[in-house]
Amino acid sequence: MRHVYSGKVREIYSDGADLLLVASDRVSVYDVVLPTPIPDKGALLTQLSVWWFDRLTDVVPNHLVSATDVPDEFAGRAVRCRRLEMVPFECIARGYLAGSGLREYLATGAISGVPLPPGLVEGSRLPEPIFTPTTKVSDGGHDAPATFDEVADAVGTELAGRLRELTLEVYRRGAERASANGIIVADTKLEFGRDADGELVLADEVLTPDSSRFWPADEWVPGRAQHAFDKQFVRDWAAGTGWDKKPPGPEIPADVVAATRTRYVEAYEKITGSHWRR
Ligand SMILES: CCOC(=O)Cn1cc(-c2ncnc(N)c2C#N)cn1
Repeated sequence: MRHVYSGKVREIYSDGADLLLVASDRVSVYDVVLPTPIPDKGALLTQLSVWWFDRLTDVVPNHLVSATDVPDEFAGRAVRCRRLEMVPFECIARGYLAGSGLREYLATGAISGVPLPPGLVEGSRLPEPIFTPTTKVSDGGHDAPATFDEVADAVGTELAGRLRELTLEVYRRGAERASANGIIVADTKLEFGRDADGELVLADEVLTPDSSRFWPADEWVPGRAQHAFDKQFVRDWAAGTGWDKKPPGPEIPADVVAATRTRYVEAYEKITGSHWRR
């Protein structure tokens, strides 16, 4: 097994013909990974993603080989997946205005080249979900918006159209199931690859609070920053410490760790409808 990639809170290992996608218990706020782990976060998000993958196979095949055939040290928080030729774009669907999409809208009236009506505010629900891809920048900075035409120039119009169609369909399915259980999925980021036959395959993680914005539906108020379903306790505590939001971040107190773990358990149980096993 060989380590091949580190994300903020996840790792990729090469294991023979396959890859191992390993989720840590680390949490990142304001783009800074905090030093205190959230127990079971990696397992909860991995199992939520596996739950989504299994229910989306009628929409798109996925890269999972196994959710159990992983090294003991990673048990429950890793998946074995097949190696793909990754599409070099983050495939983002947005149903609400937030983050970089909000900033781009306020500056240009559009997001990734998709025009939006005037007068929308932070947290506004969009008239319909939109496909707003970005390119992965290598310097670890923020990804840059990509228009549909840029995607089409890179991968061909047909494949670009499929990426948009699949991204929006996965988002719709996720947003529908989540909102029926009190969670707004404001946006989500998907990654696709192509297998040896050139087929599009859904990769990475799917509809987790790390790859998406999860908001508690009963606290949604357009016109201000929304509360993050999972990370709000950490954000609020961090704001109260006077931390300058630069690395290294401060240790998270035990009560905030416990409350945050509970939020990940709640997200898992609300969406899957089943009790967390531990
Ligand atoms: C740390 C998580 O990885 C990423 O963020 C992006 N990434 C995905 C791959 C990948 N590469 C080949 N095949 C795959 N199945 C995958 C997947 N997933 C590489 N980087």
